[in-house]
Amino acid sequence: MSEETARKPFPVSWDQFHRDARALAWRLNGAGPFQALVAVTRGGLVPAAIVAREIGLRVIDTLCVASYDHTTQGEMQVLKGLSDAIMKVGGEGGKGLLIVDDLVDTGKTARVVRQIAPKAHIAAVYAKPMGKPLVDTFITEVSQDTWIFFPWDTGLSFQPPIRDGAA
Ligand SMILES: O=P(O)(O)OC[C@H]1O[C@H](OP(=O)(O)OP(=O)(O)O)[C@H](O)[C@@H]1O
Ligand code: HPA
Ligand SMILES: [Mg+2]
Repeated sequence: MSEETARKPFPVSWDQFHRDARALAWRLNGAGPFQALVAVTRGGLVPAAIVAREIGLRVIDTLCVASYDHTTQGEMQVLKGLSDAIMKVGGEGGKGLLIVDDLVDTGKTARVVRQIAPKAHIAAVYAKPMGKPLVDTFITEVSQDTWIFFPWDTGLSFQPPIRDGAA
């Protein structure tokens, strides 16, 4: 589902995102032990910082993948895998690694992450039904035809009054 075809826009403010990422951290606090955290770039960088702060992780790596060109899903590319150092900190298959993303949608990204680190714990703040089974922990589920607008992708703008035809 792309932004153009998604029927339900779901804008998330910084404040809301912080609260949801903190709720994720609460849930993950009892799910470890974790030796290191991995952020799935780029969307996972923001929740990763919040979760790392809350659960006291200081060893942090990135897994750099790209699939969406703005809103259209294309070929999945792994631009940077996990470093040797982080694989040594975690156990075999990424055991002990906590991998964080902002959301799981079709599950394509999480599937690639799972191939790279099959024993890692994968967490996302938001989940859509197709991707939900591919993550170990998430906080808020939204329908598949929802498009989540993250605060780093949006800004304040004028809204026409309802009377003048606002949606
Ligand atoms: O479950 P999926 O259908 O794979 O979609 C979820 C992924 O899509 C977005 O990343 P994107 O590839 O757009 O890159 P970005 O994080 O750099 O924005 C989002 O941050 C997830 O990583
Ligand atoms: O709902 C979404 N919002 C933002 N980025 C995304 N990438 C996949 N799905 C989404
Ligand atoms: Mg992403």
